[in-house]
Amino acid sequence: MSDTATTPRPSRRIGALTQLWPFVKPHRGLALGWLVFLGISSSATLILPMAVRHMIEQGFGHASASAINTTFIGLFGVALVLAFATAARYYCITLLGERALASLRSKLYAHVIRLDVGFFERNRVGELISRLGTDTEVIQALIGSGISIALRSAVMLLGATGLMIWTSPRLAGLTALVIPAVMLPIIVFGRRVQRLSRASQDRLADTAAIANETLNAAPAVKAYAREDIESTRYAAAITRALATARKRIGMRAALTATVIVLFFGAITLVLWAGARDVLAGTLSAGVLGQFVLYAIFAAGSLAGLSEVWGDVLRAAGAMERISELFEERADIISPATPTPLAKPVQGELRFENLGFHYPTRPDAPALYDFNLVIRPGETVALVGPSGAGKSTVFALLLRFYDPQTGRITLDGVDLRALTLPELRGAIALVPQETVIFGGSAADNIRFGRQDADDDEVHDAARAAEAHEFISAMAKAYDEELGERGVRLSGGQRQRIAIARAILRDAPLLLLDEATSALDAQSEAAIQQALERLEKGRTTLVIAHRLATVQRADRIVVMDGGRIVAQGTHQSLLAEGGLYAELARLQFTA
Ligand SMILES: Nc1ncnc2c1ncn2[C@@H]1O[C@H](COP(=O)(O)OP(=O)(O)OP(=O)(O)O)[C@@H](O)[C@H]1O
Repeated sequence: MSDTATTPRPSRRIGALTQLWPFVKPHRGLALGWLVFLGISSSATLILPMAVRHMIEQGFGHASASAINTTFIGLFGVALVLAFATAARYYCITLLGERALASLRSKLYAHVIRLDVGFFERNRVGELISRLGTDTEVIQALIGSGISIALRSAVMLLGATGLMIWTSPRLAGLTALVIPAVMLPIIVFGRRVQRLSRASQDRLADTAAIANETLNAAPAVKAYAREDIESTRYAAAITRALATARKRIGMRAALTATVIVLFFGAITLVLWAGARDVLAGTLSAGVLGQFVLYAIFAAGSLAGLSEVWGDVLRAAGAMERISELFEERADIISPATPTPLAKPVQGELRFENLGFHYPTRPDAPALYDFNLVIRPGETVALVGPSGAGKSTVFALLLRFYDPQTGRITLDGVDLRALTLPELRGAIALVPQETVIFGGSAADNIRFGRQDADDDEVHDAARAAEAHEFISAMAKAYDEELGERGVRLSGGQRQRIAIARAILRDAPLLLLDEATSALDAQSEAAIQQALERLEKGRTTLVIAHRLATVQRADRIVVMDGGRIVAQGTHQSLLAEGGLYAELARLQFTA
């Protein structure tokens, strides 16, 4: 895994951020509230130095007690307004960020999960998860605080600069002369720190990738006794990350010292010039105090702006990657004007002159010249050596891919003329690898048909020989099976898959090595269940074990993407071709 999977790159194209607008737009009210409270809190902050000037002037002068009271009550009033407006501003913008991101994440997920199977083969899942997580977090940070800091700093910078000029044009002029001398080194230094912190994030991402890879494969690491080697590899990556971090920390410390020296140097210079004016009687102490406070505000805002600039660039990079995902289009979609299937579905399948290669392997045809007619209710077994194209037939039936030539029809309708939910709703699949989702045993069986009630779930489990082991678990059907179902044996997972298919009760049944993980005894029991299930449905069975295909009405022998023979077990044996060879190897093995 490369670091691009975890670290959003900064982008030069700030324009990418405009694509956030559709997600922010529904929450215009919050944005407006934020702007109003930003205006109020900035004004209240900018009034404070004036209050300080009053205090200095009246405190040092001969003001009456009541005037002092009014000033302090006023000051506290301003503080109250500032407190309320700041809290309200924070509330509006943070909530806006959360809401916008919640809809961005949901929309992105809904978009990605609808993309073709081919898309998931081209893209690493780790990277997709990162886009859903890290990239959206970066954008959330920008909306929830970055934009807020940037705009607040910009408003404060403008306000403080204007008020500095208004307070004392002479000192403002002097400050303008000093600013470049202060800012230039800070910007140059800052850039270096930023580069180093990016490098250090990348190194950290490397360590995360190593940990992810090896912890996910913990049993393999143990089986090959590679704990020490893997620990060393991880420690080496950590050391590299640490070295980069040390450089960054050193640079950052130096930057801090530089900022303080330059900043206080500049303030001292301006104060010194101001103090001379106070001595000369051309400036009052109060005005000087007011001016210095504005100068501090202005400097703070400038620092704030430069700090969030990096965040803005990073968020633009993240948004660019997210937009790329949104631009991905699924090629396999329901047609605009679909043809409905006549009900009830008969289940007649026709493969006509089918030619297909996987998009990633254009020169290697996975199926060619493939012609097959399957009658309604017929059970057909596909056999052949590994790589013959058996699973590919299933993938095309499920429309994970479309063939480049020829067509497949169900009850006379081209699969491409059906809506995807109608086509896939007519199919129950028991795949080679059963996926168990986080959820209870009942939820996992209900994956076959969402609206099934408890009795139907239990019946399906009984028919799939899964009831016994589920009942033996502490919470039976409510037992959490956990991610990837690591607590279930291969055979148990397969029985859950069969229960799903039973529950689905679809007219087409696709069994891909459905009983490969079962022991002989369970297999015998499940074969009966499957036989019952196959009655009245068109069934395609992929099986390597010839014992499981003997009950098929017809056996289709495939090799190198083509059909090389078909018939019954007996007739194929008599022919003496590939099937007879496969049978000989199996029965003597
Ligand atoms: N997703 C894919 N992308 C590219 N090529 C693929 C893909 N899936 C399968 N293939 C290739 O297509 C050919 C047919 O594979 P398929 O999985 O259909 O064979 P199979 O007969 O089901 O084999 P097995 O019995 O081992 O499952 C093989 O050469 C395989 O390498």
